[in-house]
Amino acid sequence: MEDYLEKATTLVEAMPYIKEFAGAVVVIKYGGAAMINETIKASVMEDIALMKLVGMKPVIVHGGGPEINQMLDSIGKKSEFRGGLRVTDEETVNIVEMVLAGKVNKSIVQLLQKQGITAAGLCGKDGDMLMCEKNMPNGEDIGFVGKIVKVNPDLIFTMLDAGFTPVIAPIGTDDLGQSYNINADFAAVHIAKALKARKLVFLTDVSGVLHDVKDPQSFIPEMGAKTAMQYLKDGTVSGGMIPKVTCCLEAIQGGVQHVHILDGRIEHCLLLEFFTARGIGTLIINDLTKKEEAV
Ligand SMILES: Nc1ncnc2c1ncn2[C@@H]1O[C@H](COP(=O)(O)OP(=O)(O)O)[C@@H](O)[C@H]1O
Ligand SMILES: CC(=O)N[C@@H](CCC(=O)OP(=O)(O)O)C(=O)O
Repeated sequence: MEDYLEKATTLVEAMPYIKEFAGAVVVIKYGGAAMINETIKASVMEDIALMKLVGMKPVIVHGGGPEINQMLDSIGKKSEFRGGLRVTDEETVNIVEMVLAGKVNKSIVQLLQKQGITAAGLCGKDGDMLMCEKNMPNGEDIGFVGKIVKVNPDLIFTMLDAGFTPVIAPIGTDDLGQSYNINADFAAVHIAKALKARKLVFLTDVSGVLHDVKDPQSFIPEMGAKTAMQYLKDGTVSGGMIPKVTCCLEAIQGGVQHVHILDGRIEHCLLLEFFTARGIGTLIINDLTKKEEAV
């Protein structure tokens, strides 16, 4: 009997969140590091299907860094990163497009459709969605890495209106049709801002932001923008967490109300985050004054 009550309580607990997010666009960034096996992937897709069934409008932006590394390895090419971004020569950008817009994108679409929802795969080249110029961090040329200069969300809205769940690979283009490799965190935040998304969640392979990357116990449940900026400066966040935390800051300053980083390897992580009072992962909050935001 108690077991039944517990289940009913969980459903009741979900009610205010179902009401709050009915009709809301939510962007889920699904990182390659969280795509650890078919069971976990299926559990993420099940959650997305449920979110859609209760009236939310999920938009998936995915990565696939480990899949790209594997493909590059197989042709004897070493992966090189600067500040969390892959150095991308012409051969690499072709492989990245093939892996992300092809294999990874289509496998996510397939998994979603298995859950009975209609999904369609896109990349930032479709409908001129993600227009880029060469990203030159600190003036350094790291190849065909895209810096997003313009987002056209029309195609995404059209798909949402038609009942499709868009699944987007982070490949951009420019007026000449050149392909660009975009870090999926940046693609997700630009898309979330253009859609005026209510919530943006990053699914990754750690419980959230850690005070000490070597200590899983040092998890931070709630982090202000000031601390985030400090951690970027002092190196507390490094590697793939640099673009993620940078993107969280951009999202909260760009009007996205709820921004979270969470462990996508936990079964039903999205349901726990969206539909329970406690939630999981690190919530990033805007504690900046207007003056500090302008700097
Ligand atoms: N302070 C930190 N807290 C949590 N993770 C961190 C931190 N600094 C660096 N990282 C690293 O960032 C990684 C997540 O980024 P990444 O591997 O690019 O994931 P994704 O594929 O989800 O984008 C973690 O596995 C962790 O090793
Ligand atoms: C420029 C750049 O670094 N692009 C990324 C794109 C994939 C990605 O971001 O995948 P994750 O989300 O799994 O890390 C890359 O080439 O790995």
